[in-house]
This record gives sequence, structure tokens and C-alpha cells, in this order.
Amino acid sequence: MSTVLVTGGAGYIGSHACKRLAEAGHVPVTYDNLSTGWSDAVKFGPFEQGDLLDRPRLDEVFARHKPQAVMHFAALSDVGQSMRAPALYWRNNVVGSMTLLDAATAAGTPHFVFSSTCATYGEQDGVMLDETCVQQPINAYGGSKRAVEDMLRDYGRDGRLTHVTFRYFNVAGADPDRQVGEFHRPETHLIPLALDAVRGRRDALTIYGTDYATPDGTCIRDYVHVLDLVDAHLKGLEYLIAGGGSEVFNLGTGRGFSVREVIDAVSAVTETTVPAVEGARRPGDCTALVSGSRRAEQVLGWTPRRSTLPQMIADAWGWHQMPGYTA
Ligand SMILES: NC(=O)c1ccc[n+]([C@@H]2O[C@H](COP(=O)([O-])OP(=O)(O)OC[C@H]3O[C@@H](n4cnc5c(N)ncnc54)[C@H](O)[C@@H]3O)[C@@H](O)[C@H]2O)c1
Ligand SMILES: O=c1ccn([C@@H]2O[C@H](COP(=O)(O)OP(=O)(O)O[C@H]3O[C@H](CO)[C@H](O)[C@H](O)[C@H]3O)[C@@H](O)[C@H]2O)c(=O)[nH]1
Repeated sequence: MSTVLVTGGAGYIGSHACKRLAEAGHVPVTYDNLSTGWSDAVKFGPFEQGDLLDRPRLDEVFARHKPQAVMHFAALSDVGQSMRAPALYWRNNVVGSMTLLDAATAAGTPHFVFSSTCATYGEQDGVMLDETCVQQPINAYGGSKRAVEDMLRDYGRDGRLTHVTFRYFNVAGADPDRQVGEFHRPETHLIPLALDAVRGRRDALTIYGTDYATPDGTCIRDYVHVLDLVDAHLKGLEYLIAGGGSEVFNLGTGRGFSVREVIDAVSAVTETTVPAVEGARRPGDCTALVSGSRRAEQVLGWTPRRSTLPQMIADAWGWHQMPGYTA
């Protein structure tokens, strides 16, 4: 049993990770500034409110809890916003991660698990992406994540910090027990927006671009269930604690779905046609991002079990129908 400092534990993925860590007997200590997260999502361990950029506060929290590992989810992650306000992303995601790494290494914390993204790959013309592909992000969000990957590599060189970087593809779904779920404000992700449109909580969904070089003209993404994703984190943690060396893993299923296919699947699960209109491309969007790697399976023994489109949408739909859910 380990104490794990979970930055971003009040957010979508971090809160699911805390639940999974607690189930496995670990103590997840959430560190979060609540900029996009929610204090009522912190249910599975202690909460320390604080900012990544606040080094004295981080030192205090490391001294109090003496974590064996950090799981670093805290970040800003709105691609469109990162195009409009890149400095925000470099400060929060890059300087914030550096401050966290400085505090972690000063405290002697030996292990670090980092949330990166397939957005670091950028446009690769339909290639199935594996960890050896060149990283050439086309938005500031992806640029900030690639920078932290580079930083981690350098911080780990002296052997005192081992790290696992996970490059997530598109995370979807929610805890089937409905204790936690996805709740971004503003919401920018396709599946929750489609569900909101079905419920009439928003106007019609806008399809961002229908002239991409894909079979139906809309962007293609590889969707992975949040429960499968946090399972990989647990395996990554156990791998590091067992002495595994620093590694990078894609987390995706290897299957891509277009925006139109996702909309059709949401219509099928909810038995309601998603109101949708065709619109312009969203700046910063890549044409297709699909994982072509089995490294997480080979090294960590990870296989996605819940990551079918109908299952992810059904679990998200369950969460959206909770009485407390307000978009
Ligand atoms: N959702 C996805 O599809 C996806 C895909 C790839 C990667 N990721 C990465 O996964 C991580 C979690 O994403 P999410 O969807 O759960 O986002 P989220 O916005 O729900 O959670 C992020 C959390 O980090 C906190 N935070 C942000 N900046 C902070 C700071 N400076 N100090 C302290 N706390 C701070 C927020 O308050 C929030 O609770 C992010 O690093 C994101 O880039 C997400
Ligand atoms: O209203 C919408 C919202 C999204 N989309 C399209 O749906 C697809 C998925 O968009 P999301 O906003 O749900 O997710 P992204 O593909 O932008 O995901 C990116 O941002 C995420 C973080 O928020 C992750 O980091 C992920 O790895 C990175 O590719 C994109 O083609 C997007 O253009 C629409 O057509 N209409």
C-alpha cells in the first residue's frame, strides 16, 4: 500500500484514478486548485487544495504525506483555448509541471506517472501512431505536453526518479457506479456535448469540419474508456514500484471512429437522433489520431475491457442522467 499524490484528482480522469487507487488499497492524496475540477469529486482520500505553481504549498504537502509516487493529471487541456492563449498553457502545464517535479525530487519521491496525449503526435497522414513516431504537435496544448515529456526524461537521468508517461487518446465514459464522471466547464468534448444536445441542454452539436481527408469527411479519433485508462495507471505504478525503468506508453484501442460515427452511436444508445449541424473546422484539430501500439499490453499486461463505443456512451449517458448533473 502506497500513498500517491494525485494532482488534478478533482478532475475527470484524476477522480476516477483516485477511486481505482483506493480500491487497490493505496491512499490517493488529491492536490488540485479547482480551476477546472470539483471539490465534491474528491471522495476517496485526503484533499489538499493548492496550485502547481505554488512551490511552498507543494513542499508542505510532500512533507505531510510523504508520497511514494506522483500521478500528475493536473493540466489545462482545451485545445482551442491553447491556440488562443498559448502562454496560459506554457505557464500552467510546463512551468507548473517543472515546479511539481522540483518539489517531488527535493522530497525524494521516487516514482512519477504523467498524463500526456496523442495530441503530441500532430498530423501524421493516417499513420497508426506508436511511441516511436516523431512528436510534432500542431497546437500549444500538445506542445506543452511534449515539453513536459522532455523535462521528465532529463529529470530522470540521474536514476533517482523513474517515470511512466501515458499518451492518452480520447478518453470517454464514466464510473458505472456514478460516483464520479466527466464534467468539464466549459465542455468541449464530443461525447458529452452530443449527450447534452440529446437532452436539450444545448443547441445542436456542431460538427467541426466535414472536408477532412477521411471516408466521411469528419475527424477520426481513438476513444478509450476512463476505467481502462485508470487501470493502466495502476499497472504503471505497480511496474515502477517493482523496479521497472522509465517508459512511454500509448493508451488507445487501435480503432478509430469518425465524428459522424460517434454521433450515430450516441443516437443509437440514447434512442434519440442527436441534433447536429455542419460547421467550420476547429483550429488545432488533427485529421486522424489512432493508436498503433501494443506496448502497454506487452510490458504492463494492459488490455482495454470496457472501451467499446456503445459501452463508453452508455456509461457517460448514465452519469448525465444523475439528478445532480447540470451542464
Ligand atoms: N480528457 C481527455 O480526453 C484527455 C486526453 C489526453 C490527455 N488528457 C490529460 O489528462 C489529464 C486530466 O484531464 P481531465 O480530462 O481529467 O481534465 P480536468 O480538467 O477534468 O482535470 C484537470 C484537473 O487539474 C486541475 N488543475 C489544472 N491546473 C492546475 C494547477 N495549476 N494546479 C492544481 N491543479 C490544477 C483542475 O482543477 C482539474 O481538477 C490532463 O493532463 C489532460 O491533459 C486528457
Ligand atoms: O462540438 C464538437 C466537439 C468536438 N468535435 C470533434 O470531435 C473530435 C473529438 O474532439 P474532442 O474535443 O472530444 O477531443 P480532441 O480530439 O480535441 O482531444 C484532444 O484533447 C484532449 C484533451 O481535452 C486530449 O488531450 C486528446 O488527446 C486530444 O487529441 C474532434 O475531431 C473534434 O473536432 C466536434 O465535431 N464538435
